[in-house]
Amino acid sequence: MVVGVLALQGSFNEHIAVLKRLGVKGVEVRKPEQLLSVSSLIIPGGESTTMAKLAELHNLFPALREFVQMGKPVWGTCAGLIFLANRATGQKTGGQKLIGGLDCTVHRNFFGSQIQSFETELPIPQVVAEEGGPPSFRAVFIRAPAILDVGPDVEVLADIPLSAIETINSNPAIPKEEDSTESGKKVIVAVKQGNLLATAFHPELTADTRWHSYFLKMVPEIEEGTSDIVSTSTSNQSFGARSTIDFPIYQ
Ligand SMILES: NC(=O)CC[C@H](N)C(=O)O
Repeated sequence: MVVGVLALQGSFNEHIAVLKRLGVKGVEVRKPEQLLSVSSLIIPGGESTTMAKLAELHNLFPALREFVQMGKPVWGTCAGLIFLANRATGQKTGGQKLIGGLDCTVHRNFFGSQIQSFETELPIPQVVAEEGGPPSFRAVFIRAPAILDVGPDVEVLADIPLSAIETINSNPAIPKEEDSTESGKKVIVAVKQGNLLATAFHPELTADTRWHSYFLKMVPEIEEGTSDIVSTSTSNQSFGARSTIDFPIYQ
């Protein structure tokens, strides 16, 4: 099984390093024809407007849209989530092209700018049901988007109560709640819709491989048992601890 990682810009090396740790080959994708030789695709975080411009330059949009519509598993992380959304707000002047396919509205920089990046523990019951391990996941949000609304076929896998994010008050883009604790308002940060998975945070920057393992199980070869994925049994996982992969890990 070979997983494509869109390698125009952003954290594609980090995803390839995690796949390697799971015993799966990840290959950099920059041209439309490369999509013909991969079973699934990860669209990494980065700068979504730049990524869109580079994707246009490489004439990647028609092939990416066809890949999604063929039902191939695609996982968008952060900027990749924005790429997959049908609707996006908070874009730069002039907007940006989207692949689409994911029935949701995403706010491009919901949590604010780089200085409002943060980490938080996210309860991830559906992923834990598949992958085991601790009930929460240490999620890294970097100039992160968020999902404001979803269609009926979209399953919410993680959300954050607005009251939990102190930075929320410093970001004018976020609707002010009289008392967000009372309102119980939440914002969605991870979803699944058929062959599409999207997270507003960066699992590739942590030592916890459960999101990658969860995504790989969406790939048909895994279901047919013909994969070479390394067992990620929870006993040998180093959740949150410094890992042996090549890249710095947020603690
Ligand atoms: N870490 C990220 O991928 C940030 C994405 C950023 N919100 C953008 O649209 O460019």
